[in-house]
Amino acid sequence: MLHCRHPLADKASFGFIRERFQNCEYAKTKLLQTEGHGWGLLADEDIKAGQFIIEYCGEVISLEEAKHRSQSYEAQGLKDAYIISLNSNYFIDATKRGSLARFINHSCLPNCETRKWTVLGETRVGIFAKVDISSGTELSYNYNFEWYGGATVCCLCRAANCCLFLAAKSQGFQEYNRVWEEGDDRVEKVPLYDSAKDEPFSRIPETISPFKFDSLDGLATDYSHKMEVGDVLEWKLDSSNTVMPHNSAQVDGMTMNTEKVEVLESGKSKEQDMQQAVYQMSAVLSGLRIDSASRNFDVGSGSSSKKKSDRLSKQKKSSTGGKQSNTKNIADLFQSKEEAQEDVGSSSSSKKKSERLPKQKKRSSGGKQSNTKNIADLFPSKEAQKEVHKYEEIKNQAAANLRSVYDEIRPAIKTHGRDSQDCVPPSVETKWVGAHCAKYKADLNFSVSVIKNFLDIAQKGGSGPKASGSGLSLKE
Ligand SMILES: C[S@@+](CC[C@H](N)C(=O)[O-])C[C@H]1O[C@@H](n2cnc3c(N)ncnc32)[C@H](O)[C@@H]1O
Repeated sequence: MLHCRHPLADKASFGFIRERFQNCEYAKTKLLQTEGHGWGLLADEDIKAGQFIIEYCGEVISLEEAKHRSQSYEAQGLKDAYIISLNSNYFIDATKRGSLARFINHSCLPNCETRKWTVLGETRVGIFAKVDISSGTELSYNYNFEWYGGATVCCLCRAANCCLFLAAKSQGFQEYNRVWEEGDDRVEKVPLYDSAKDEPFSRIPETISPFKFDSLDGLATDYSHKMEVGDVLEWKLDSSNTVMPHNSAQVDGMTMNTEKVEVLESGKSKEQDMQQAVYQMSAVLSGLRIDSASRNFDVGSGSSSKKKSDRLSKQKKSSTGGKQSNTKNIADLFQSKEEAQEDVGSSSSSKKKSERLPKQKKRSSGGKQSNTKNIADLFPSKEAQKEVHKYEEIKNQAAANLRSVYDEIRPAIKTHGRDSQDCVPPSVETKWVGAHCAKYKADLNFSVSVIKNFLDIAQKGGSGPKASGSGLSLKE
């Protein structure tokens, strides 16, 4: 197996990173208001793979306190979870106070990762770039931690390998969760992280934009602090460079400076949208990591533990509202200039906003988003379009079906814990496994269809998607 030496394993960089932790020297980032999952954090400069971006700051609390707080936050109706593990005994709670890292959203195909560092005897959590990240790209990491608090949330990351729900603890966490120390000899002994294994297309620039999920509206978390895109948000910065969210309690006696941060539109330039499309397409072509989804949703993976049951029984049910899921529609990524102009014309909002938010306006003004454009439209031939479209529909339907089966077993999960097999009637379990298989099959068929049609184009050397330096690019 190919093992890539992780950039952080280079001892020479230890001192440098330690200093950055100590001096709060972070990469330039900006807040953005996503559609569907609250705030997110964008790179505001180009960031190199392996670069330390920002520390995950917050209150360090014990395991017991973490449990207590998460229950209390949930009782208060806080849907977003900000508690991450520092080690098995301690946690960082960034709910009320924390650095901007608290706004980094989860992705199943992340461009960042968390790494633990021991800086002057203290364990600290840093967010590091996994790949080169261009300015304007949303930062994300795979949460992968034991989830404390927060409702079960449908994942909106739209990665091809998406696990569909947050709060799914994956094996990866153990691997990422190493403590690094300055000059630490153990570094040499730690098995090196094989990034190629996880991300076969990691060299393709990753741009993850937030998307609107019309069909998932009922599933998404509620955000009490929702603002209009384009609004200006006021953040209070204290002297230690931490932020206080406007919906959190203010700490007494703290000197606050106020800084204005412009809320950005989710999609970037058309070029970046294209880049996103290429990335998504590449992820599709790379093959779906269906094994991870399987791991997270298998009902029969062991007996229920009381601990888990207790925790899970407190999770709030998120309503599906019977809406059809359309989780992987890449249609939004492709929009001609004409359409963009049309959007601006049809928008009732200010011209300035419209210019900045052509896609946004289309969605909000037009109610339900039309589903006429999708990945199929990338193909020049009508036949290919028809075929890919057909498989995408089947795939979406299978995902919707899986969600609705999940709703059926949710009461059992709430009562007995997510890993309990015994409590689910065999008929439901069979249905669950069946829905999984159907989804895998549909995912696979869709990927095969995309690959097949790409290969057709490549063989014919015709118009349509064509190879370029960074992967695939699309013809105007
Ligand atoms: C650490 S916060 C991230 C910042 C958060 N979006 C905010 O507005 O403050 C984690 C919460 O964000 C939401 N979230 C993060 N990533 C998500 C994703 N991929 N899909 C859906 N919700 C997500 C979930 O509600 C989660 O509990």
